[in-house]
Amino acid sequence: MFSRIVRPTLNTARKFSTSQQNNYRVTVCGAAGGIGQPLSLLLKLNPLVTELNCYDIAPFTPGVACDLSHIETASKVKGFAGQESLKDALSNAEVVVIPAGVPRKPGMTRDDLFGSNANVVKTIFECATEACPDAIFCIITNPVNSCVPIACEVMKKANKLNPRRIFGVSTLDIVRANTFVGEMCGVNPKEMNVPVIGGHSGITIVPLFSRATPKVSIPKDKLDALTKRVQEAGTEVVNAKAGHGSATLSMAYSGARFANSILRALTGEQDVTECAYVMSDVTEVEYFASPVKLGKCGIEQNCGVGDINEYEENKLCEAMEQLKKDIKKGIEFVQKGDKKCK
Ligand SMILES: NC(=O)c1ccc[n+]([C@@H]2O[C@H](COP(=O)([O-])OP(=O)(O)OC[C@H]3O[C@@H](n4cnc5c(N)ncnc54)[C@H](O)[C@@H]3O)[C@@H](O)[C@H]2O)c1
Ligand SMILES: O=C(O)C[C@H](O)C(=O)O
Repeated sequence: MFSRIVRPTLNTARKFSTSQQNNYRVTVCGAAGGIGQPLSLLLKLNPLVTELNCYDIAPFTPGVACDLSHIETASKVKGFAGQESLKDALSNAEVVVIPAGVPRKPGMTRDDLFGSNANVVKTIFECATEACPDAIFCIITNPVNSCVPIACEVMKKANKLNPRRIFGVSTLDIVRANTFVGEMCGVNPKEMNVPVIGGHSGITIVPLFSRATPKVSIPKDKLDALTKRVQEAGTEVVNAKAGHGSATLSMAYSGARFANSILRALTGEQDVTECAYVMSDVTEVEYFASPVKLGKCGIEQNCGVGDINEYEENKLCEAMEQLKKDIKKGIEFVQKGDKKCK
């Protein structure tokens, strides 16, 4: 029979325990959505997750949790519907994954979602300052470039900011770069690793094919189209779904991959590195996606931009102005308390 292992509180466990922890409480906010459901499924299958809280404003969320709870893995699943249950859903969570909010329709930019989603993220983090300030947060909600600054500002306001624990999930950009270059060069995408830096929207997405492993040789005349395809891949899906949302399944895969890396690092596994959009001092902008080494406390080391070629340097320059605008918008949204910010 599955017996629940009683553990000391999070901080005590991290500071004093020498034994390896491998059972974690994870909350998904937006669990009833297009990403939330398959992501929750993948987390239910993850042996490092022993408690899975599924939260959403959708009233049928307990049904999603009930459905998942019949899967023959040992983790316990609970459903929470409605904002009044947010605090309970977050309480004592060690990892919180957030795909809550509205997706794009054809013709929209990710920034067009700011008016709807900024407040969703703000509300979740205001509650988290009380319910689980020490959790590791993985933000999927768009616009990621502005939502991570919003989250950090809310935490800062409450004196609870730990920037090593707040991540914007840009993993889908890496997954896409791996897939597209693998297909082009005849390498199994699963073997590919292409770092992607900058941010998560259009020109702010900067894939570094020069640093791909294994090394690949991309014909000069194909590099620009390949880079643009990665930058516009989200729009490719939005258009293909023709008004029925944006990427959900590839994002659920990417979110589960990122959460798994966070969990593996929490167990003490060494050398876990993922690209993520985080509070950063490696460039002139305050938030930036780059490879980060993960550890028991979240970010152990920001690996920075590293060596890039002239083409990538130019792409990075193009990204910076847009990033600055997106970041400023997120910070000001919290600092000025402007709920109707456009
Ligand atoms: N980071 C990325 O790479 C990436 C990739 C794909 C999608 N996204 C973003 O993820 C978000 C979700 O996309 P989706 O396709 O799952 O959308 P969806 O509409 O299918 O699901 C969103 C879910 O969020 C819930 N929700 C809305 N407001 C909420 C709130 N205040 N609190 C809790 N839950 C709330 C909805 O009820 C819904 O179930 C969008 O903003 C989308 O742009 C990000
Ligand atoms: O493109 C979108 O709106 C969703 C997501 O950011 C993506 O990259 O697929």
